[in-house]
Amino acid sequence: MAQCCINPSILSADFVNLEAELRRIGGADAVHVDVMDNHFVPNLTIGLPVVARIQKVSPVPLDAHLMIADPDRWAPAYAEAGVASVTFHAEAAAAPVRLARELRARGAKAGMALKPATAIEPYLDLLPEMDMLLIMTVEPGFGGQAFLDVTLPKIRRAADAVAGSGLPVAIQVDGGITEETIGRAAEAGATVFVAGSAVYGTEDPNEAIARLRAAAAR
Ligand SMILES: O=C(CO)[C@@H](O)[C@H](O)COP(=O)(O)O
Ligand SMILES: [Fe+2]
Repeated sequence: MAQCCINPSILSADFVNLEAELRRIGGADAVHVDVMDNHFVPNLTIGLPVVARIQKVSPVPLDAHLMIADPDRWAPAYAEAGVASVTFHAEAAAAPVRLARELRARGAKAGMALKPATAIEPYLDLLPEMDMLLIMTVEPGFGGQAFLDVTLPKIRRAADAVAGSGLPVAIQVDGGITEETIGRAAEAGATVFVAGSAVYGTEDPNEAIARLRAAAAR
């Protein structure tokens, strides 16, 4: 399987020292930034002004995961701020194709996320419009939850559809990714792995990234 990316989530980092926390993950492919609005999910994190500042100081590209209502209105501004990859939720978007096109037109990669109970099939025709599918492997809203094995068949179906299409669409998984679970997600076809507590919950985040990379390749 093609190996790609380990994207640590700063949801598990020290929010008072974000710049220093970013320097601790130089071995990452991108930094995953969880934006929560307390409407789409029952939690509140950071919004555009903070993400735009992180974008200016981060040594690695930003991978924004927008767990927000009305992404059609808010997501394009993240692309304008220079975020490399902007992911909105299919459940929240009124016009996912138009939104993906707006993100791409602003120079960002367009990602679409699905909660665990959202089927992939209604969205497969949209693959040419997307750069990434994010299959949530926990219910969105909080870090530190256990990986849901019931999402594995959906990862597999998404990966099969991408392979069949011949399109360069990444399959990201997010939630409960650890050294123990990452192999199952990789085997199912995931190519981009978000890990919050498994990276920032350790003494040496760069070493944790290297261990996750090795476990995904096993
Ligand atoms: O989007 C989310 C949670 O909604 C994630 O990005 C979490 O931040 C991942 O944290 P861990 O499950 O890896 O601790
Ligand atoms: Fe996330």
